[in-house]
Amino acid sequence: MKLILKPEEIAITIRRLAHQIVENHDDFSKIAIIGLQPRGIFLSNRIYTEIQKISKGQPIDYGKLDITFYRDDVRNELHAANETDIPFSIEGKDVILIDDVLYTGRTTRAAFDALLDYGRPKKVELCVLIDRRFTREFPIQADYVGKYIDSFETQKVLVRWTENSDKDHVTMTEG
Ligand SMILES: O=P(O)(O)OC[C@H]1O[C@H](OP(=O)(O)OP(=O)(O)O)[C@H](O)[C@@H]1O
Ligand SMILES: O=c1cc[nH]c(=O)[nH]1
Repeated sequence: MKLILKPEEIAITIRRLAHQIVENHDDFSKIAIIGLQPRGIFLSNRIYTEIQKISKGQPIDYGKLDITFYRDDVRNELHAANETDIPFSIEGKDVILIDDVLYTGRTTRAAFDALLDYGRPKKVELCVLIDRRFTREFPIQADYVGKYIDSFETQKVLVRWTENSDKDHVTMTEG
């Protein structure tokens, strides 16, 4: 098992991602942060908290999106659904989707479908902690990336958080 990011690095990376998002979006009333269920939520909670610190109390729309029924393999496999919680309009907003890992791009593709049920955003961006390069199966790229990783298909990136593990860390395993 190889350590990719340790707790201090994850904390610094999350602060950087939050600042990069704010750099591109200075009007907080026009953005919506949306974490992808289930694993993107740990990251989106933290990025949202960091952006709140920068916005100094200005309200920012923050929601959670479940893509289960929009997956392209939903008919072939059983999947447990999670909650979608978007208690605001995304119409005309700049939506920033947040997930922990970008691999084939299929989850992000499903997220576009799921999101559009809630309205027509002005723009959709993607923020991920880990971008596994050269593994894409759809033409999808992230706008904000914590760390790029070159990997083989046989390897797996594991992102763990204090909420579901003993500490925040990212590792890569063989097979
Ligand atoms: O770009 P993709 O290939 O869609 O992979 C990225 C997704 O994989 C992980 O979820 P999960 O382990 O639930 O994904 P999977 O069951 O779709 O492999 C991760 O939390 C991302 O949401
Ligand atoms: O390596 C991977 C690929 C997809 N999703 C993950 O969480 N890790």
